[in-house]
Amino acid sequence: MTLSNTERRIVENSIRDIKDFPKPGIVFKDITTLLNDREAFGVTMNHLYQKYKEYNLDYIAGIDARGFIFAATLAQMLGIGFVPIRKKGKLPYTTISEKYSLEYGVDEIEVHIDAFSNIPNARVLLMDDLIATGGTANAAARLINQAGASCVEACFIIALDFLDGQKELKKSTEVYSLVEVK
Ligand SMILES: O=P(O)(O)OC[C@H]1O[C@H](OP(=O)(O)OP(=O)(O)O)[C@H](O)[C@@H]1O
Ligand SMILES: Nc1ncnc2[nH]cnc12
Repeated sequence: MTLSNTERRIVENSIRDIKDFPKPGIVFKDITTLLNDREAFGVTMNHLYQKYKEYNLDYIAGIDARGFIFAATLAQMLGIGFVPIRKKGKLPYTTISEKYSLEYGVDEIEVHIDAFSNIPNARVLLMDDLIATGGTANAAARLINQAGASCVEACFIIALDFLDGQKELKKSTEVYSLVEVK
């Protein structure tokens, strides 16, 4: 399932490029201008709902921080649970963690050890706003599997295809991205 040309134009035109943020040489994809545009946010979420309603998902896991917005919204639309995958030190209960590299730094993410335990062998959709090098998403998929669940697909609003993140992640899980930046 893909976006129609009109829907694609609405979504693509709503994403703002900010040059040299947070470092010189980075073109930052700003999704705040998608979120505050009711038509673009609506097209995005309705498309994802239509795509994932037949997947028999048990949870959506969203990545800190921008991934939370799309993941929690879609989980509510699908009537399933949302699980936050957070930057190190933010989750209060026992966690498992993974280190990873970013386009502009190094970081570590965590999930609660019992986050998926209400449903045995839970089917989980991983969500984030963007995949760049794929470091974050790969670490998040490993965390989901270590927590006893199954990462059935990873979904992004934007894939930076001039980096190899999406290509690498496809070796270990299904991947779907709405907008691919060449
Ligand atoms: O594919 P990668 O190279 O791993 O990069 C992608 C990640 O980078 C951004 O998050 P960031 O760490 O900037 O955090 P934020 O959402 O809190 O701004 C983005 O939201 C992804 O999570
Ligand atoms: N270019 C970019 N824009 C927005 N978020 C990012 N995360 C990693 N690279 C990014």
